[in-house]
Amino acid sequence: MSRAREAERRARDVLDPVHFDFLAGGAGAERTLADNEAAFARRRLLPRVLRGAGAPDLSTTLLGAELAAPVVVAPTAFHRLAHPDGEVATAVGVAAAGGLMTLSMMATVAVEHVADVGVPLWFGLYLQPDRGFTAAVVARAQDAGCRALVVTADSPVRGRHTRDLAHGFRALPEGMVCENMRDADWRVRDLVVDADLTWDDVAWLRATTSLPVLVKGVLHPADARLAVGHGVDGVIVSNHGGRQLDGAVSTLDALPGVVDAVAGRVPVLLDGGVRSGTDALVALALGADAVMVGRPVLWGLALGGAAGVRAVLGDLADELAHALTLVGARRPGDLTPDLVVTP
Ligand SMILES: Cc1cc2nc3c(=O)[nH]c(=O)nc-3n(C[C@H](O)[C@H](O)[C@H](O)COP(=O)(O)O)c2cc1C
Ligand SMILES: CCCCCCCCCCC(=O)C(=O)O
Repeated sequence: MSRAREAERRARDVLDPVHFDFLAGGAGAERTLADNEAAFARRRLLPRVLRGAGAPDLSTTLLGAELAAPVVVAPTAFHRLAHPDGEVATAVGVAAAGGLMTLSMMATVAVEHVADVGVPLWFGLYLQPDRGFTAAVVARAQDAGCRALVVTADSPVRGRHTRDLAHGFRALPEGMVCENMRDADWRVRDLVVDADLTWDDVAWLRATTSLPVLVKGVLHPADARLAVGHGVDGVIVSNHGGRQLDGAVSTLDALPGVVDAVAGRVPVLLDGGVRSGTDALVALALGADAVMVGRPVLWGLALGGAAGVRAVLGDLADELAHALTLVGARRPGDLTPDLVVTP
């Protein structure tokens, strides 16, 4: 069992069961949640031998950020449900691992405090119908030092989270708020998920900010082409970790179509179900420039705060380095699709 999977098993024992279910759960019958992982399990590697790969080198540059490995932390809400220090502890762990963290707009710690840690940061943005408010959030994230915006595109409505509905989980515990949702008067606003969003809103954002913009939640190749056509700087193949449309295709199955459509014009990232270095290797071989991880980071955080996050990310990188050598490659960029088969 990979360390990330083991961490999930152990995190269940230390977390409040309602909070564990919020973090772990998915939408509907959780078919997409399960299939994200199952898609990796369906693949096998066809390694090359005697290639003199030498010592592995995972170092990666992504939109100007230098990373120890092509593994980025996905935006996830409410880290203080997992650990009292919340997103600050996550940031300390990610920094120690030489990684990059995407901070959710729904974080329970303010972006300025997280940025103080000094970790390379991207900001996970939910476009709000109030463009003035959105622009203010973007300016705040940029002023704090965030280096890119990750726009969530797959949430025109909230996912129906079966476990949360069963528990009646509707509100954060007393004293916990979304610190980045404060308006000019420092009042906390509610998140509005907006079914009227279109590519025009992405064009508006593109024109509003000088930061790189990545669109997260792309599965269809036509949307990948539209994203590039709207001047985005990266496309993230994601189904929100199976938390939005249950029955949506697994991200690994969607990846090749998006990679073809993007045709190398901007980086393509994938998240959903990455639980081991071998999973990461499969996604990289099929054309992803980097993978993102969501829940494994939360399990590390729950188990050991910053040290737990560092351990989860470190284990993923170690496993990836090991698998890289075993398939005959030295760098992630040496990986090719022929190394992956579906028997
Ligand atoms: C608890 C939780 C909160 C999340 N919050 C956000 C969020 O605020 N914004 C967003 O774009 N995606 C959010 N996601 C989705 C993740 O960014 C990511 O797509 C997903 O977790 C990847 O799948 P994985 O958990 O299997 O790695 C969240 C996921 C989880 C599990
Ligand atoms: C605290 C009760 C639940 C409130 C849900 C707010 C939506 C948060 C959005 C975060 C997210 O994307 C997710 O998948 O979760």
